[in-house]
Amino acid sequence: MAYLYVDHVGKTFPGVTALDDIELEIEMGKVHTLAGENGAGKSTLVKILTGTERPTSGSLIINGEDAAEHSHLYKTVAYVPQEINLFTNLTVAENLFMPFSRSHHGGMVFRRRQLEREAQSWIERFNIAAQPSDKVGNISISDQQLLQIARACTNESMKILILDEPTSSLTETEVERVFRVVRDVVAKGCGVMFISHKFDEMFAISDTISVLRNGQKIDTQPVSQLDDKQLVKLMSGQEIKTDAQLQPDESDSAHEVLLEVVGLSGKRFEDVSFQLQRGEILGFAGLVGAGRSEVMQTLFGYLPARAGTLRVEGQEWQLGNTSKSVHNGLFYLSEERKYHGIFPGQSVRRNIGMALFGETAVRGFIDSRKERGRVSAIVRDYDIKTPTLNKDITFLSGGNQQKAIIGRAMACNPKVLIFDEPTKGIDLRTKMEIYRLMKELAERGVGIILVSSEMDELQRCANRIITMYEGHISGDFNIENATGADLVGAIHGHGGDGDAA
Ligand SMILES: Nc1ncnc2c1ncn2[C@@H]1O[C@H](COP(=O)(O)OP(=O)(O)OP(=O)(O)O)[C@@H](O)[C@H]1O
Repeated sequence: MAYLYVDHVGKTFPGVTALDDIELEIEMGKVHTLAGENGAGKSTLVKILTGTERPTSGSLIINGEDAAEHSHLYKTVAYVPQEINLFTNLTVAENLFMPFSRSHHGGMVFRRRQLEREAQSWIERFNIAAQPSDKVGNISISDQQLLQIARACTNESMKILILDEPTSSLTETEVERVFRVVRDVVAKGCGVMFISHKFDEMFAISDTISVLRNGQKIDTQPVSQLDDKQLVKLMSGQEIKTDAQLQPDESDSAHEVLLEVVGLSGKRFEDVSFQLQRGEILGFAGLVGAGRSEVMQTLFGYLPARAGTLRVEGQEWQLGNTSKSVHNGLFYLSEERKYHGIFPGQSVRRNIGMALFGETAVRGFIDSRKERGRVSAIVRDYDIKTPTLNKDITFLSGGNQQKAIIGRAMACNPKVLIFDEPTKGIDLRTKMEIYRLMKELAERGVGIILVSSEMDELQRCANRIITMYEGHISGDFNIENATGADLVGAIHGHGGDGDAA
């Protein structure tokens, strides 16, 4: 029997069967990928493997024993969540070995030198570009991502490492660094469970792929037996067309400037100027930390501007006021939906309905029937999987939360929509739906800014791509001239003026 055996596990929540009779093995020295659309049950299975949730039926067998009766076995399963979860004010060495009781560094006064010496060997093994004494807040996101994996691996009992979308905001070069680490972990004899929505990554790193759909295991296959098309079909139960270019077609209003940014400076960026035309999708490429999100959050009003101006439809725009932005039709859809997007603890209906107040309120009171009708339509149009409209939005899968946020913004008749990594953690079928929606909106005259770490996404959807490097604009490309090599060069700060605007 494999080291970890999922023995016919079922898990139900009120109104939902999240997992139905799942049988799965994770072998040592292999990478086993768990694939599935949003809401398929991946996170629930991971929670069972790490002991956060107990199965409703069946059992988890670790090293031949039932984990429910031998809870110390859970210590052999290390888990790296998708979100970076480090102490940014502490050093790299401190983050690696915290809590100190977990390693050999217990006691009132631990020896900093020894801690840093030991940290150095982990830093080298994982190829992290940092010193042991560096504050984690000052190192790059990709180094933080690697540090987080290294931290999990300092657990000496680890036999299985679970990586939940470890590359969701990394560029290709950075992903390769993570993969080198995964291969090293596997070579040392551990088993890895990998979760991702990105096909090229699944095929690059996996030995085996298991597919979940609607809580059921559809298949487990060696990666050599699968191709993209088959995998898509297993995941979604249907074929999905993915080869389309989805740039908006130029309309009569093309070249009409909708938004104009001049000399904008703020947190982590300097002197940014660009124009967004009506009906276009303007992509923003760059490494994580290049300043793209900060520019967008400053335009929206979350972050203060140090200098610069913004004009929308020729009118001076008051920076620093998010409610005015929303009121006047400028929306920012954050990549951090947990912090800026959803209202946790509130139902799906409230979360979407709050944007419809203008339509559904009569003399200041919400007309419940109207609200229910409009929200139901949005849930249907965006295929948001929720057992009822009254479900707390926190219990929806990540992808379904994202769809709810997008549906809400779309319902507000936006003029300018800023999407920051809109398909992070989103399955392929929904991704294609989002691309088509963006195209449709742009063709209706909305100006769209698309910040993305996925070159494929930018090249497929954007009419133009601006690149940023270390807080500055480093290139401006029309899509016809935006080759992959030029874009990659520009996001790394090498030339890349493209057909500079
Ligand atoms: N605590 C909970 N209470 C109620 N329902 C839940 C809970 N946790 C998960 N679910 C439901 O179980 C189903 C499976 O969700 P899960 O988060 O495991 O999917 P997933 O495959 O990880 O999706 P994603 O790729 O979007 O993260 C979903 O319908 C979700 O709404």
